[in-house]
Amino acid sequence: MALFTQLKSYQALQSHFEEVKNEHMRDLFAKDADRFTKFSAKACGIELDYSKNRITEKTKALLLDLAREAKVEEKRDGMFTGARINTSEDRAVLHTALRNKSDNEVLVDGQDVMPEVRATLAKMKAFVAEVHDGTRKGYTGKQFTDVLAIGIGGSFLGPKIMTEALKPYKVEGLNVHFVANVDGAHIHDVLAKLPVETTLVLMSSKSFGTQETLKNTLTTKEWFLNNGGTFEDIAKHFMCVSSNIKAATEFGMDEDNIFPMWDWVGGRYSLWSAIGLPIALALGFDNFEALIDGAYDMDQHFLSAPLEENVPALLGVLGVWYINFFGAQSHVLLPYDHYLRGFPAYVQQLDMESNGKSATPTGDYLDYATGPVIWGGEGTNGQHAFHQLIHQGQVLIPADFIMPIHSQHEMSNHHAMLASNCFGQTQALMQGKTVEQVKAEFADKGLTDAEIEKVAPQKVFEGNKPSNTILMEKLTPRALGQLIAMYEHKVFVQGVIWGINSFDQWGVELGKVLGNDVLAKLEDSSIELDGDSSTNALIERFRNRNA
Ligand SMILES: O=P(O)(O)OC[C@H]1O[C@H](O)[C@H](O)[C@@H](O)[C@@H]1O
Repeated sequence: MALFTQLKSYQALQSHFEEVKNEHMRDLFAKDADRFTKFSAKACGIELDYSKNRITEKTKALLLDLAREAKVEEKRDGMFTGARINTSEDRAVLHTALRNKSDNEVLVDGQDVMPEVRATLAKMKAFVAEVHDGTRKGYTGKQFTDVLAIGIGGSFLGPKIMTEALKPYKVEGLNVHFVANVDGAHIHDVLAKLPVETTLVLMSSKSFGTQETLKNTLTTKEWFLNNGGTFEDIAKHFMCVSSNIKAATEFGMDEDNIFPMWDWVGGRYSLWSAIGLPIALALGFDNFEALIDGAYDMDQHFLSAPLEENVPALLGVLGVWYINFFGAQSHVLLPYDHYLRGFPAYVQQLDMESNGKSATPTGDYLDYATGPVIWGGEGTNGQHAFHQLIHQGQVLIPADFIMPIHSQHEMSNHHAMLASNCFGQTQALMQGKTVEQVKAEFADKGLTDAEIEKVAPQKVFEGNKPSNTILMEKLTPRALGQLIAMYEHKVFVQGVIWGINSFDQWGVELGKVLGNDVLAKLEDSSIELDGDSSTNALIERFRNRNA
């Protein structure tokens, strides 16, 4: 497979870029009253306005040629049908099977995975009902009031952020708490407020080998045993989700209390599996199912919409346009919704762990950029902080504005004010403010020419800053499912274009190995410090912390 930069459509885009790179969106809008209609699309409940991008119709056509030449459609179909596209781990990539609502089978090595998926969902449903109605009780016979969900990375961010995003749908009487970091401060603070008798502990680890999760679970087990629980009671309080059943049972998990997952689900794509149990416990199984239904809606759109109207594909190629032609190194997510304030961190893992790669599966090093830095925060807060750099800084930062049309709580005109800020920001980024406009304003105020010359450049907004506006009717579980799957598929499209494997994460391994080596040295002063002088000195400093 040719590298992305060797594709014919890449060359065509490069010459086109030279032609259009200085076009200002202000002029593109002035020239074409239909620009919004031409550059907007709908995917199930999601509406995308991508007219405030530095593109013409020709740009769009060339970008989609690129997607076609990179075989986005064929590879998409391969992913949905169980092809082993995670080649470095020799695995299929089937998070889409977890939300398959059709009767179609999904085969991995000739075996239909759907019966297992459905059986696990049924087990989850029954479990959630038993916790909610009090059939399942703690060791003293009391109904559970709290769930402690322990996990990290993909076994944490999805459940935590989606539970937070759907707070208005929370069931009464059961509080779900999350702990990820191995920093004892977190587990300390959370355990301090939990009642032992009525706390259910749900440990989530696909590998059942993650240091932080194992340590936090062991600490919780000690807390349980030191505060009234006995070994016999553990089975009533400790559950886990893992694809490593052997390690889970060896650890002491009761086999009935293990919810399975599979090697064909990547951690950052796993919230649709039993990893999503904390969501189902917090919001009720129906709402968890609605989240899955939303993802299925987006899967169907991604599978069937022509690329010209295919929202994840459009978002994917637009990202490539800025990263590989304009040299953008980051992409900002700006949810204008308080409940979605954690969403940028979710997409951060999804995108950066998937596409932060520098070689192809066939062993070629890349000579072009891949995944950008994903960051962001809730609007309007960011407007009073980091938006300054997006408006007037020296780097190009494409933005996604995400905005539900209806609020969860209609309170006077709060929502109109929120929306006005969201739409106003996209407008300001696009049109900017010219030096002539600035000078005219100052002249009206009676400033001298010399004063104006000095101040004007500081007040100029170059504009021409790209943004997508992503709307939904309301932030329901179903709409959230659509939104998440939209980003999953965007990341997929980009990974295919760049010719990388978006489904492994070897880049996290080296730090883990060295971290274990350092831990041994921190805990045993007799081990010789054989590393670099900086790491040796840091270890020495820690070893002597009580001296
Ligand atoms: O679910 P686990 O096996 O405990 O893994 C938790 C996380 O840790 C790893 O280091 C990966 O970077 C993540 O992709 C993964 O989700």
